[in-house]
Amino acid sequence: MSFSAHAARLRVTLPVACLVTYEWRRPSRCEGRLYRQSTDDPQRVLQWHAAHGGFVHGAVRACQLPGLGWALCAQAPVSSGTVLVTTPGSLLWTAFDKRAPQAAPLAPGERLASASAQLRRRLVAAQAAGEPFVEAMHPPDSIPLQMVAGSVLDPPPEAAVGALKGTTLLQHTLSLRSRLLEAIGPELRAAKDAQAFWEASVWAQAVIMSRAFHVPKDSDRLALIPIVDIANHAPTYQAANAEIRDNPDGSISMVASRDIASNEEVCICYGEYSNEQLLFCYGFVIPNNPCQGLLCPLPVPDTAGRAQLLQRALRRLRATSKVPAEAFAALRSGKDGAIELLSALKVWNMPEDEAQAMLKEGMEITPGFQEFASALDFLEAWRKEIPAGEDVESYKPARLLQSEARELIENAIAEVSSQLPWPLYLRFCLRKVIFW
Ligand SMILES: C[S@@+](CC[C@H](N)C(=O)[O-])C[C@H]1O[C@@H](n2cnc3c(N)ncnc32)[C@H](O)[C@@H]1O
Repeated sequence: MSFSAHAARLRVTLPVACLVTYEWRRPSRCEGRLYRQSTDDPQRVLQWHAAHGGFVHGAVRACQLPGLGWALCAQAPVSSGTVLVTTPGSLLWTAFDKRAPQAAPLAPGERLASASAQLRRRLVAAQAAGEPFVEAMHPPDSIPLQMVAGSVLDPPPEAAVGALKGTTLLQHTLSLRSRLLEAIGPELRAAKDAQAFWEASVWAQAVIMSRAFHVPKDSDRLALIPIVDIANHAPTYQAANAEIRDNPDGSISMVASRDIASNEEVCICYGEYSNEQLLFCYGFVIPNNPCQGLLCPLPVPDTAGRAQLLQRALRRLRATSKVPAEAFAALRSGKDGAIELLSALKVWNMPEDEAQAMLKEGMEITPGFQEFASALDFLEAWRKEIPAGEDVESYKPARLLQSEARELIENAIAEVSSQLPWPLYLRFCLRKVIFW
């Protein structure tokens, strides 16, 4: 298949949805050491890439940046449109979803589940073969799946579970862990060393989440792209200075999307993701991330009509942003930050036949007092789940997410309360005092 022959401007996305955009600034200078002294030095993979027809522009170097791991940096000015890296088709690891054996998604929002399962199997098999590209794939330990992986025989480690408390990642990560266990069940039972196989599978899953690209965006092709995958993430497409293009000959290039100064880091945008999404897939968060928002820990409606109605409502609410509506309801910052939660609660409180009727007649969802009251209860319960900042000792990214959640919840409570008639609000406050 088939990249677009006209080498159109591409956007890459990883298998999660994206949210709103604001202003963002990033330190742009590469101040890190060049080449760290360790076994995963990308020199080997760079040499292997060059020996197999790969191209890296003379101004581009791999360097280590504090807190970012390996990065691509410009050592001299580069003008917009310059091809920075080209990786031949023969060096790409690709899987097409429609051609791979059917597999169920392991995580909410995972769009190319079958392609992902195929790449995972291939990675597990290749791990022992010592291929330079495979050896250079080091997902960070901070990816929540890796934190909760633990022993294949035991429940997830308590410390990891505690660290994620109060964020929706806890629920998603535990579900990802158990779905992965289920998906690899037959191979795991046949393996000589089940723990080693489990660890290899977790590593492979983390590699796919943190390094694989949908190219082109919205296609069914998932790709691991040597050298291009060293580029770090800029939170928005606008903030990035490079982008990925596929070429008619099957190779993939990374091209400067604006002029890049000497010593500037070369960044692409993996997708306009919130911190929750970034942490889940990549193991990092961006302080003051311009793409803000948190998924509400509400289960998806379990009947066809209500699920469809909720998706339609979210699509309408997000019609002005570029955000896909396949995610669950989210809490955002700013006015109307709780509107998706209110709509989701309305759908939740609705009998299936009413949902079906609303779908048929194309009616819009209008949250009422019932939803305002449920939203306050829901937000209160959520806030109580979040440990106070100091309680969480070691896992900084989750702490940042927890404080983001706390702030969004406070704002949402204030927003919802201000719309509730005062007798109802009073009732809510009294109940809170009584049950405290
Ligand atoms: C596709 S890899 C990029 C190369 C990676 N830095 C390395 O050392 O191999 C994605 C990983 O890079 C790191 N990363 C990318 N962008 C980042 C950012 N803006 N802030 C912090 N870490 C980032 C995260 O560990 C992420 O999982």
